[in-house]
Amino acid sequence: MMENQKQIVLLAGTKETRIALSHQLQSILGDFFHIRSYSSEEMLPSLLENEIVILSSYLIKREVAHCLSDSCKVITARRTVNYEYMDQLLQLPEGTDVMYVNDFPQTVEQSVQTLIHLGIDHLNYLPYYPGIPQYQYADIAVTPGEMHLVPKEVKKIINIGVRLIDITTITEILSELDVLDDRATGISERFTEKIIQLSKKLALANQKALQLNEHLDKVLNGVNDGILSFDHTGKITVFNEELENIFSTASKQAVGKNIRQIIRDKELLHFLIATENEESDQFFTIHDTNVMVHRFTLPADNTMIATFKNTSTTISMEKAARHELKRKGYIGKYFFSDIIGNSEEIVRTKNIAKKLAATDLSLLIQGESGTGKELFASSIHNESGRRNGPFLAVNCSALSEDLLESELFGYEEGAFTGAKKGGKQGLFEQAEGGTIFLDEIGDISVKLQTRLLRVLQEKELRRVGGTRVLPIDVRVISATNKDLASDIKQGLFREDLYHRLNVLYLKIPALRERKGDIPLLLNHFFSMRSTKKMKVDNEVIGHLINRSWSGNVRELKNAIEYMLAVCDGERITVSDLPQEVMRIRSFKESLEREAMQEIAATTEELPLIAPNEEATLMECIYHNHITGKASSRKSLLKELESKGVTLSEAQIRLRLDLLERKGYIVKAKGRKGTRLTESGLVFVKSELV
Ligand SMILES: Nc1ncnc2c1ncn2[C@@H]1O[C@H](COP(=O)(O)OP(=O)(O)OP(=O)(O)O)[C@@H](O)[C@H]1O
Repeated sequence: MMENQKQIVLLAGTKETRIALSHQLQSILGDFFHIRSYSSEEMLPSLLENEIVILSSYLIKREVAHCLSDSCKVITARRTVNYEYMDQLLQLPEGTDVMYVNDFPQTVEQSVQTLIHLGIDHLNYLPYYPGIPQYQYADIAVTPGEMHLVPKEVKKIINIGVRLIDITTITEILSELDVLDDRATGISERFTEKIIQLSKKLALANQKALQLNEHLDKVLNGVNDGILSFDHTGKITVFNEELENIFSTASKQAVGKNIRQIIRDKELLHFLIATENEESDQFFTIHDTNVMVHRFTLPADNTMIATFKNTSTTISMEKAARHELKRKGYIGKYFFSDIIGNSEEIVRTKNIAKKLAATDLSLLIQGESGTGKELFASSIHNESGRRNGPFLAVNCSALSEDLLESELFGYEEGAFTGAKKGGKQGLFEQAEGGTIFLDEIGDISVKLQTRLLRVLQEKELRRVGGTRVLPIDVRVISATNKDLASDIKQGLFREDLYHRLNVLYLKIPALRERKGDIPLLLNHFFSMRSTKKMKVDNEVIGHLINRSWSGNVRELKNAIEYMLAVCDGERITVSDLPQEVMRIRSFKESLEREAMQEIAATTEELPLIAPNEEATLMECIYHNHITGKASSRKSLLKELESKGVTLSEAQIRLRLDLLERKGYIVKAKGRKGTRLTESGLVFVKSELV
């Protein structure tokens, strides 16, 4: 200590205040003055004379009066909050409730005023001091070092430290000591240093917030959808670039305005400001742009958010996505409109399939080979909610067990010799969000059945040789031409897997059960091959209709391809028929034993109708058709009898049912009676006339 160094005495109420203030004085004035400090809580000095005494607050005046003689110069400190801790308050969101805790009502009042003056006015200060008659509780308490006064229930305490002596008091001390001029600059610089530090912190935080805002802006403007948000008063807070395009309104004009000033469409406005909290979607046309608007609320801050999806852009994006899937071959090529046929059987099957498409459940399709199982699977996918996802078809009988396993479930690097570096995604992973079609499911090994069952049960899979569990979201449509129920009995197929696959069931009729569709299919396959109208001899159609088609539509398609290849390019005659079709030469010849056997072997699901009965019945109906008479069961009974065929009315009804299922006739009630269809006419013309 220098000789003659001037002295300052600090008197405080508590030890904590004494330490904080003497520390402050020391750091600002310590180089020039000697500072002694006392607190009434610890021990006060004996009578002070000729000293410059600083009181920490006017509240302690009485307590310390006995230590002060008249010769002392007493300065009561004005105190201000400690800037060093202010950033903790600045981090709290706007409008947060905080309890301000201090020892006396006056100090609470003063400090809150100071904070508000300092610009820390974004908080809702609720006063608290010991003995306050009534107070409002908040989870957060702010206190200048008076931690022990904070009510126990408070969850978080922000200690902003003991309030410090303000600059005006420091100036007063300096002038009292008569050193204002020479040292004031340096001293006030030290004082303001802390404030500068805080401003720096704030500037930095501000800069970060700005960066974050810019980043958010980029994100909001980078998306293809319009994004709008507004608060509970209707004030718009976000209006991104895409919305500028949709509404032809600049974001600058919209943000801060009330939504009612910007959105003129009453229906849209009504939809956006609807009070119910539920999310909802609605379609609107805004300035010729079709948009799907999705709205939801953020209950925490009572904000409404709406996204505007431009449907034409979305459709073209979906097209692009489909194009990409198509490039990979992961697309369902067929739609219900590609399934040709108007027989009762096929129409009913299509109607059921459309209903099944609306669900997301596993489906087992059963049908003979070539009946169009893949056609149905693809159409169901394309009509389902997964239509924009991939459609992958796998023929389970085409691959060896190991290959099928790694194709379906993928493998990790090093799973087996020859495994690709980095492993490989399986078809299940690639079908994510879409549908996988497992054809010939009855042919998979028991080991793969077990694996598949696990995937279906847990909706997650593990690649071959892997430990990672990957969640999957894939609809499984499987198909079989086998009788899986009998495979289960023989222990060849797991019953539990069968039930998983067979949640929904669809049976595709064989072609011979809907022969009426043959002429339509014929035209369809012709038009697929050439634009030229082909003439087809009736006799050819008769042959095609008479065949039992054990290979179903695929076999018919192949036969048609064959005929197109061998015909003269304009007309198809009997000589163009493939040999196997010619095996049944004509309907009458089909009574020959070999042909009879074939029909019997392939039509077991349809009750048999003796060919002579069928022919005679058709003849009678045809006769009535050309003479304009109605074919009632009674009239047919008589006509058949006259031709030597004796059948009861019930037997006739059964046979008419069968002819209808084949697509040859349509039964109608009343006077019209039974009528011939086009296929029926073709049948009659080629076989009977
Ligand atoms: N109703 C139909 N309309 C048009 N084409 C059809 C119809 N049914 C089947 N096809 C065609 O027949 C062929 C065989 O169909 P698909 O492959 O779907 O049969 P599948 O029952 O899955 O056969 P498999 O049991 O051999 O797997 C395909 O070329 C398909 O386009």
